[in-house]
Amino acid sequence: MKQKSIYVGSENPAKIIAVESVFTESTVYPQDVPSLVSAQPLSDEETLEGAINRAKACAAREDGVLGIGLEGGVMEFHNQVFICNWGALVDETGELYIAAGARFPLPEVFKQPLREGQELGDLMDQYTNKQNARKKEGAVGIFTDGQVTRDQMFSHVLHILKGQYQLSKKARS
Ligand SMILES: O=P(O)(O)OP(=O)(O)OP(=O)(O)OC[C@H]1O[C@@H](n2cnc3c(O)ncnc32)[C@H](O)[C@@H]1O
Ligand SMILES: [Mg+2]
Repeated sequence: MKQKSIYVGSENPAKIIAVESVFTESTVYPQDVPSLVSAQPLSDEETLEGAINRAKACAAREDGVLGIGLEGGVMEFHNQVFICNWGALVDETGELYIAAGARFPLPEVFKQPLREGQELGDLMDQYTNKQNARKKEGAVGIFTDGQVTRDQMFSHVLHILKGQYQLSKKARS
């Protein structure tokens, strides 16, 4: 039997597939909600904030649903640009859970265009000469030679969110 409805703050198939693969007992509804951060977040803080804003906007849409936000961004560390990923879940009581995903260094040539405000998705498409990597394997898929795709990477984040939520639900009952 299907249980909770889950509102996910994105229409990107890589994110939706990830949520469906982890919350198999739920019905998943993609939502067009604002992240309220820049299209290309440039720090862990901004990326996490985008994920939380998406999750909160989703949870506010209907009583009793779970709201989920997933956000990709980049951040600088040890003089390199890293991809970073964050997820947030707001449960039916309004409690917030957060989790971070994989990070790895991007090519040096991406640093300046990213600093100037270009989106990683667009840079990836130019770099690979392909369209819409962000909706498929993602930068993580391309730079790991397919070992980890974007939906798989987000699945890991979602398992961590789901586990924290389950534990808190058990403690409440
Ligand atoms: O529709 P939404 O949910 O916004 O999906 P998105 O692909 O734009 O994803 P994010 O906003 O979370 O990511 C912010 C930016 O970083 C890019 N990005 C992040 N991770 C990526 C990846 O693994 N592969 C390609 N682009 C990625 C993405 O294309 C955006 O330009
Ligand atoms: Mg986006």
